[in-house]
Amino acid sequence: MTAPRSSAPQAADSRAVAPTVLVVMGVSGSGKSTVAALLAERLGWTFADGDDFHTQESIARMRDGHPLDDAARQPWLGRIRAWIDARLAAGENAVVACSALKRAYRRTLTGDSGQVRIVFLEGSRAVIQGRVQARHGHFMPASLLDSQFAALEPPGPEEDPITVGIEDGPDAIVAAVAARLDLPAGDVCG
Ligand SMILES: Nc1ncnc2c1ncn2[C@@H]1O[C@H](COP(=O)(O)OP(=O)(O)OP(=O)(O)O)[C@@H](O)[C@H]1O
Ligand SMILES: O=C(O)[C@H](O)[C@@H](O)[C@H](O)[C@H](O)CO
Repeated sequence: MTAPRSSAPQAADSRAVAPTVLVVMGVSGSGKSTVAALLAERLGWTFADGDDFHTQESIARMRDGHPLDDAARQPWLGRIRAWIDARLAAGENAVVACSALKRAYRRTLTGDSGQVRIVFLEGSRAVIQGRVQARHGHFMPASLLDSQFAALEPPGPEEDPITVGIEDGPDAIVAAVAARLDLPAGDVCG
């Protein structure tokens, strides 16, 4: 398990508003790491990739074509939740990429805090399969896509998700997400 990637500098914020953490969720290959990193950069918010919180054992298990189960994911989700809590305690806005496939997983990450919001990258099996197959050097095989879609419980309205399609490029997706955030004018750069 590697240390989460370094945090982006937080823009000095004279407005004393409660911090927000965005969880960018979706199946493997939906674009979580790409979109979350770009979104954090555009917003000047701290970023972490959920993949960096996996143990080497879990990564090896997925690399070998075996999906994780609830038991294997729980400690991983706990480490991401601890990271989220640390950001909120520090008053930092942040973005974290995490598949968060099931409602129960998202409850672990969001807790009772209204300060954690879900961003759902929604795409077809065909589009995502094409992206995973075109990707090189990543531990997650395309053979696990069936298990990802089988485990996926799309967020319901009660989770107040920001749901965006993935057919457009990363810049357009990031702009669509940013437009749904109630940000003060001028808080999105690039
Ligand atoms: N909007 C997009 N348009 C085209 N290609 C994209 C888009 N978003 C991501 N990609 C590409 O699709 C592949 C998967 O993206 P990415 O690794 O960010 O997905 P992910 O959901 O984080 O996957 P995993 O959960 O397996 O880490 C990458 O090769 C990435 O460059
Ligand atoms: O919930 C899961 O099954 C895992 O988190 C996977 O989604 C991987 O983390 C990711 O998709 C590959 O990088």
